[in-house]
Amino acid sequence: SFILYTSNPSHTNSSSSQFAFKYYCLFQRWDRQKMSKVVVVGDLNVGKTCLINRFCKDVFERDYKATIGVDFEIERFEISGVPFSLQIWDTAGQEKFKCIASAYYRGAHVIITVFDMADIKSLDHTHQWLEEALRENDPDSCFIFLVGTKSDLLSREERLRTEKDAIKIATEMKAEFWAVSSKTGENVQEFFFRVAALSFEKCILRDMENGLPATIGQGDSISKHKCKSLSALGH
Ligand SMILES: Nc1nc2c(ncn2[C@@H]2O[C@H](COP(=O)(O)OP(=O)(O)OP(=O)(O)O)[C@@H](O)[C@H]2O)c(=O)[nH]1
Repeated sequence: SFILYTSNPSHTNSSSSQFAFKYYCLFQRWDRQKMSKVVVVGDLNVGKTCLINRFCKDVFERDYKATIGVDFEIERFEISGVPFSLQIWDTAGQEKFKCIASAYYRGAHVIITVFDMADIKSLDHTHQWLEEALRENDPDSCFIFLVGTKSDLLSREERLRTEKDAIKIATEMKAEFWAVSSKTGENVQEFFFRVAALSFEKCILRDMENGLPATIGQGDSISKHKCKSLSALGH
């Protein structure tokens, strides 16, 4: 953290004060940036890393490489003309890394609970993952998503059956359910745009409650940094 020694740093002259002032400005700018923290949890091998990599880097890795502890990506958006970022935390599903990963749950605005649609046991475990993530957060202030990955591996009948089970669990969790495939890319961008749109809206409301100016540009467009635009904020 950064400590300021003067309430109005622009009124001082020494080099250390100039240094402090520079950081004060940087800190102010950083502080004003709208950003939400997203935590992704779920069993090992369900496809958390692939989901994040498909969205952030548009790649798909066929070989499994376990996440050790945690990893994170920052994805930048422009929503109604306002810069907005998601800080996406990818946590390890392996039991031996759980205590490292859980140290990063705190302060989440969004919890994404992931299961493998081709492995129904991983759906049963989602309640436990969510409970652990919520223990570190205020349940009333988090958006919760249940995401089924690997939809490309299921037949039409299997998919319908699994989606029915997942919707039941999502209702119990007060979560929104999405079925995605990081392999084909199905629903991945749509899902993260939805996460970004809801988080952004919450951010604006938070700013207004704190008396901060909350002007936004015109329209309801949302776009990923250097990406083509998708219309409709709450699609
Ligand atoms: N067919 C298919 N395979 C997938 C998909 N997503 C992930 N996989 C595969 O599933 C395996 C596990 O993916 P990861 O993303 O590494 O899993 P993880 O949940 O991050 O695993 P941990 O880091 O151990 O928690 C890899 O071999 C991926 O290629 C998908 O949408 N379709």
